Amino acid sequence: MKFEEWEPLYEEILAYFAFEREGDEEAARVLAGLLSRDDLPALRALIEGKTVTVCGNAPCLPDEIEEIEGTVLAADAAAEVLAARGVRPDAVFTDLDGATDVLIEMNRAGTIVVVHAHGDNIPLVRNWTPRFVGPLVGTTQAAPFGRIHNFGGFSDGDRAAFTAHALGATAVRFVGFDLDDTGVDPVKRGKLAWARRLLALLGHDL
Ligand SMILES: Nc1ncnc2c1ncn2[C@@H]1O[C@H](COP(=O)(O)OP(=O)(O)OP(=O)(O)O)[C@@H](O)[C@H]1O
Ligand SMILES: Nc1nc2c(c(=O)[nH]1)N=C(CO)CN2
Ligand SMILES: [Mg+2]
Repeated sequence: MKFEEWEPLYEEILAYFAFEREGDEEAARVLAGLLSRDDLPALRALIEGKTVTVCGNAPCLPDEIEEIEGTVLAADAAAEVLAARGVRPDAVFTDLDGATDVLIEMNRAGTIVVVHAHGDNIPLVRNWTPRFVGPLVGTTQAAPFGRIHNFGGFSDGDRAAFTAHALGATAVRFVGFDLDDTGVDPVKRGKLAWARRLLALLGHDL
């Protein structure tokens, strides 16, 4: 999704969660200052013309691993659930709130880490980004610039799906998504409701 199309949705999301755009913009500048490369071509090569499976971190994920096909995109902590079961994702979309040393090791082994900077994760961006030695891509939910991309989407799972569409996946599948999960806090419920609305715009009825 182009930023012009994303921006009105983004403004609505900011108002819904009472997040501030200035914080997101500052976070994007911090991330830009820490990135010495842009591995978007490698991410595109994994996705363009391929079937892609986006793995969310709902409790059902371990039971759905057999359904994974094609390129594996993990949403944040879903990466660890997969790794514990012998699946190293091709890319992990993360705002780093679920980051552990397992992510550093995956990245060293070749997993592309798509680091998302926003107004509430600046310390995490500062701490973790310099530790990744493997392929990295930087994203923002505000306006893109330089090495900082915005393909649309808000939370880690829906951003992965928007990226898959933007980079030319032929099919996008989902495992580990339960957007009606009642075992989450109210903010997370809001994020899952937004995920449903945003994914519907891509034609996915979750
Ligand atoms: N029931 C669910 N619980 C958690 N995540 C889910 C669920 N269903 C789908 N997902 C997807 O899995 C992704 C990764 O989950 P995780 O709990 O690591 O979330 P997150 O996006 O890092 O959340 P946040 O950063 O808001 O705390 C979510 O972004 C969401 O798109
Ligand atoms: N400002 C802000 N932006 C976000 C946040 C958040 O908590 N704060 N959480 C997200 C979910 O991955 C995505 N974007
Ligand atoms: Mg996260």
